[in-house]
Amino acid sequence: MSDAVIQVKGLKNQFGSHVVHDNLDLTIQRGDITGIVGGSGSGKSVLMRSIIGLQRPVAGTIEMLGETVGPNGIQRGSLLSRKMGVLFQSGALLSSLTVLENIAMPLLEHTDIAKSDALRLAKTKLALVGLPAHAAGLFPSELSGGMVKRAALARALALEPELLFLDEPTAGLDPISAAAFDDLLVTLRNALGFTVFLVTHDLDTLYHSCDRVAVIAEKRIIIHDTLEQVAAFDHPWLKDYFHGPRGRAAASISRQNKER
Ligand SMILES: Nc1ncnc2c1ncn2[C@@H]1O[C@H](COP(=O)(O)OP(=O)(O)OP(=O)(O)O)[C@@H](O)[C@H]1O
Repeated sequence: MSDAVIQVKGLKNQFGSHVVHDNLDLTIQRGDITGIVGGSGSGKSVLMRSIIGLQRPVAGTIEMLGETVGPNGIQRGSLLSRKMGVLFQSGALLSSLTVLENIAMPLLEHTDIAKSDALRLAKTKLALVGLPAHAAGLFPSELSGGMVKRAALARALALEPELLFLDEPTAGLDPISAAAFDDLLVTLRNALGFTVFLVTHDLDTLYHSCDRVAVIAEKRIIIHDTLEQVAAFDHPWLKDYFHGPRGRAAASISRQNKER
């Protein structure tokens, strides 16, 4: 049965005379990991920012978990804001706080919980994302790139969201850390059942983690389907993307993993 958790209709975004999205439609189903792909500057991040209420569209409607995202975005502390977790590309951890304090921050901001309880809960999230206990007391500058992403993921999961938004989570990671992050995401989604909106350039992530892929080109979503259907879709950008050397390598690795 269809259970749409995000519905974008007729979206238009424009900066000055530069139209980024025009009449863009997208529906995301509950529980799916949906990869959002498209050329550089095609508007993947602007789409994510529109849905989470950080970018006011020129036209169109956005519904998340049955609620309309209005022109003033999503208010901090609102029920809707508590139902979504966001991992920005940089990780965006506060450098003056320890890892544990960073993870506890959403709990302290959005709930009345005591600090000691928030820190205790934060410790469970730290373990959930596979960070060692000693990472709790480290500052972001003391972490590797992979650890920053895991800490940011733990913070995004602090309020046990229904919807998780990730902007290029594997960018800047070495292939082994990136594969480990992809694994972690699928494991957590399977265990916790959240829905994932994942902006990515990473073909390995698409093959490994995504149930469906939505492609932005010509200012709209040109196809939103399974990876197989998207890879076979007749569009010049998709042909280059999936059938260039990197695309062929990712497809081959995926086939080998499935045969094992
Ligand atoms: N605040 C802004 N002001 C003006 N232009 C903007 C703003 N934010 C984004 N843009 C423009 O909108 C377009 C889409 O940007 P966006 O960051 O969404 O692209 P993207 O698909 O995520 O690209 P990349 O893959 O390179 O990260 C770009 O041309 C960008 O310059």
